[in-house]
Amino acid sequence: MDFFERMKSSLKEDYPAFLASMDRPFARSVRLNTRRMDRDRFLAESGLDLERESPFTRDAWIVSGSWGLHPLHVSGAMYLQEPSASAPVDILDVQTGDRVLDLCAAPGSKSTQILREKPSFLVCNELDPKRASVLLSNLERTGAVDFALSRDDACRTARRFPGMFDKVLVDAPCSGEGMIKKHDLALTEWSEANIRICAARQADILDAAYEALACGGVMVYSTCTYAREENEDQVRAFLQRHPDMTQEPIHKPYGRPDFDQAGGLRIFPMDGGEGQFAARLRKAGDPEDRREPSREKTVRLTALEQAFLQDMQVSFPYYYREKTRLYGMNQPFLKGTWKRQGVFIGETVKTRFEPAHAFFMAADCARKAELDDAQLDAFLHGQELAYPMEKGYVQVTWHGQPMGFAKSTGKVLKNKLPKGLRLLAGSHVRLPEAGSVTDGTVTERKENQEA
Ligand SMILES: C[S@@+](CC[C@H](N)C(=O)[O-])C[C@H]1O[C@@H](n2cnc3c(N)ncnc32)[C@H](O)[C@@H]1O
Repeated sequence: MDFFERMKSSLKEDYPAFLASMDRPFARSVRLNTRRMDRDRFLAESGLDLERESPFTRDAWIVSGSWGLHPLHVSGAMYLQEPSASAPVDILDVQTGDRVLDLCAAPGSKSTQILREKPSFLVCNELDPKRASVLLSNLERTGAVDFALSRDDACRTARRFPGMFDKVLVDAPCSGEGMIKKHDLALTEWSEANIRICAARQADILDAAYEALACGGVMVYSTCTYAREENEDQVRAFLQRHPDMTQEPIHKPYGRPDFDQAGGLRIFPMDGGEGQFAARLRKAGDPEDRREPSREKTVRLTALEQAFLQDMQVSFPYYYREKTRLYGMNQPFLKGTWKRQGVFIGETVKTRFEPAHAFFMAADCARKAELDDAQLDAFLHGQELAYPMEKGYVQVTWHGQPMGFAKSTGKVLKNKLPKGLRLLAGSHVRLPEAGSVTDGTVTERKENQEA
């Protein structure tokens, strides 16, 4: 059977509506990072044409057009996301203080959504090196502090932490049928053989995720594909392999719960998203039996590091040093090898301490340079700014939102925005009062990828 025949047999009377949805543009939403900005202020100041509230998670709105160069996106106060892609984290229902594992995490739409819910700690993982770098960039942009990022196979990462996580998200690599529009490349690459390959890989990842889940913990398995082999059939086979796991009903004001009486929730394009499947699974046992990972002892700061942090009036309860690089977190650092753990504060180079962009995106520094719209545009293009103020490193802000950092000479701000994050000549941030949406102008920024 081809893709359309399979959809027809699965959707029956809903098939014409599905077919009609394939001619419509992709649905989009913006999700507010409520750790950066509160809802009332966002609604008053964003200047965005928000069509309506998203049904799939709190503090998110359906939008049209591309919003990647809005300053609130650049500052990490909001995140662009396919609307129904926010449902799996909503269903995971992360509570303040939970320890969470996100096993297939790039580019980070769900990791950043998880961090919004104030878990005690997030371990996220991604196999693909380029995608892991995009994920890190998105985490830094949104000011993530208490996280560890591993660039590895999901199975290996999960098996490093047996029985340690309250919540596990497996947003699995899948055949991606939800991304198919009628005439695009994804359709030409579609095959039943690929569905079978994806299903086998997902089963391996699920079995490893099971090991990382604490007793009494909850796992959400999600895909953005329609194939039953990767969704309901996958969950059924998993439950047979793991009799101490039960599937929990999903009661949400969106999607199709208990699709085909199989327990999981489906969201089709006719339901307001591009396509999601999610199943909520709980492990039997007492949460008190959650196991603890091995942690590093905090390191003592050098005089140079201490002087910098005092100057910024920022401190972290825990520090970790890797050669000359200093990191900070609110939690003791996990042992092991990571692509990144905690906030990269900066690096000692000979007799100087050179601070990092990530630090200024995560911390609330004592010395700030607040920019107006024109100054922000110049800053994001890597320009120096005439700006008389006290000498030293400064956090650069716009409407109070962190945008990066600079070094003040007393008269001029020397631009310290990393080159990879600068805008190309000819592209500009879309300031709210400018009216309509951007056209998705090409920039050098690497982290602007939706999921
Ligand atoms: C559906 S995407 C994840 C989207 C992400 N959760 C988000 O919301 O932004 C699946 C991801 O799994 C990654 N992946 C594929 N095989 C993997 C493996 N064996 N281990 C870990 N990640 C893998 C892919 O590179 C891809 O980035």
